[in-house]
Amino acid sequence: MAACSMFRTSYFSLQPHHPLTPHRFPTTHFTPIEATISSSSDPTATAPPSNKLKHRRPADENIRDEARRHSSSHNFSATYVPFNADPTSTESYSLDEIVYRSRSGGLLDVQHDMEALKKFDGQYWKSLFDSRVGKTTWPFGSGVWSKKEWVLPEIDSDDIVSAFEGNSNLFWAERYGKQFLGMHDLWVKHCGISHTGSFKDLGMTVLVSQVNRLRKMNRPVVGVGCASTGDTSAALSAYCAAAGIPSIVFLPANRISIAQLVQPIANGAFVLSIDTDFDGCMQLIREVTAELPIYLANSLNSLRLEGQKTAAIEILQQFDWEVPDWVIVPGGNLGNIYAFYKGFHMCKELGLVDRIPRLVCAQAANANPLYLHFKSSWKDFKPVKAGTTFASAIQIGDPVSIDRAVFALKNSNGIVEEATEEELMDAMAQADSTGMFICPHTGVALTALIKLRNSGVIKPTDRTVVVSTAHGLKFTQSKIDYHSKEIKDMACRYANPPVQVKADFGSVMDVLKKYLLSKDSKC
Ligand SMILES: Cc1ncc(COP(=O)(O)O)c(C=O)c1O
Ligand SMILES: N[C@@H](CCOP(=O)(O)O)C(=O)O
Repeated sequence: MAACSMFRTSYFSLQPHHPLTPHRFPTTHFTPIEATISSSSDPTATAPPSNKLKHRRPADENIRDEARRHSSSHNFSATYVPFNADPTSTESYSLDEIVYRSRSGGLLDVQHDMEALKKFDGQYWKSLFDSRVGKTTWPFGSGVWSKKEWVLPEIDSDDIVSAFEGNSNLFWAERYGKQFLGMHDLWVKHCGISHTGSFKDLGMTVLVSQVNRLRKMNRPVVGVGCASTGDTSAALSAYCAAAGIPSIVFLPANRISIAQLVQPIANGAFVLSIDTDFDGCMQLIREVTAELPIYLANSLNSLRLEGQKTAAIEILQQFDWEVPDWVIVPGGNLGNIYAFYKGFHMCKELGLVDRIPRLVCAQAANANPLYLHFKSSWKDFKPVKAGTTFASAIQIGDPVSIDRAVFALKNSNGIVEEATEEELMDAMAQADSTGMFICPHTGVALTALIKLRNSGVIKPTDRTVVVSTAHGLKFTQSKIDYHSKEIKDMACRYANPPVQVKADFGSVMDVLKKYLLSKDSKC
């Protein structure tokens, strides 16, 4: 019972009419949990503090029922508006409408009622978000839904489809930073250590939750579909399967890893392997979703970015709301770089921090339309035909979010870098040799860091975060090829192939001695 007051914290402390309105919060260390307990009219509030935090819901209740029992109203809301709209524009759509493009055919953005959010000061939001970390409270235990008021404020917690995603590890790359870059404040945000092994879970929980709501409202959504280079499809199929919603995925044949291909198959999606590249699949899914009652799940749909932006908020939170100098994100369809910008920008606008980091978007040289655009000083953008790359999830030549990415980079004093195949594979191998197990896309981001350190743009003392977007286990074939030196025209300088040895003591001793001597000479 006592813990109910803790559970209620997040709701009660958000009520503008509550006696503890944020304007009256002390600016020093406030936590909503403490405030709610001490101000609660709940008689159990007089119990000793140790008991207050103990929580056991009735045996016949699950965490969703419990959330339902504690739900209450608030004044937060959000709508779709044309992306980067003229301030005089009045065009807007309810999030319950099925709309992906503005009237003029441009991108959309989810716009929050910032005035309502601003009624609460930065300290309030920090304390609220901090109070929710690491819990199993539905839905706030999720790193995405712990920021629900800034993500999808109006959705009923009952409609949310979540795998308690987010809250991913921010890894201090101590040895890699020191050994390869002379840096002591280098961090890797492991967004790929996640339910389906990539950052896509962050956006997909939001999109599938909204679809769940639409279907309960009897809106015409028979299934959800996407084009994918392997990670969006994995996330879509998992979240849809969890909610019992049909999913349809368009995959470019022979261009994604086996691990990624098997994910939607296992999750029961309808999988189309199409003889084209990702851009071809994207074109097809756009045409199909315009004709059939299939909801579009790619990041063209701005709902996805609302979830993805929470990774930026989480980084600030993990640094105790101190702002890093640089954040480096690998870019393909280019929704994520904007999502990061949006997360950081919201934190600044709502007073949680006083600046935002400089953003770097990193592309594979074989699929580099944004890099070329940046190098031309943002003159006319030209899509490219994306070539094969080990960073297969960013093999994209005609990114749908190009305008969002340019906006994010211009407004964060950002930079675009590129990585050749050899550079990205060497960077991945070096990072792995220091205890990571990253994907090739993270190799692209690390290459950007290496280049910017070598040119002196990033200083040795700059606090830098590299966003790791997928789990290395999805891309083991690329690592096998590298370590067996089987890649044409690549030296594979950091290959570490296994040693074949006869099954006898003498042979094993011989190779071991040789190995230990080589290590000893390096001491
Ligand atoms: C592993 C991985 N990294 C990076 C990206 C790039 O993200 P975005 O398409 O949002 O630029 C993607 C997907 O495109 C991805 O799957
Ligand atoms: N890498 C992505 C490509 C599609 O990006 P999206 O963010 O627009 O869905 C994938 O894994 O499919």
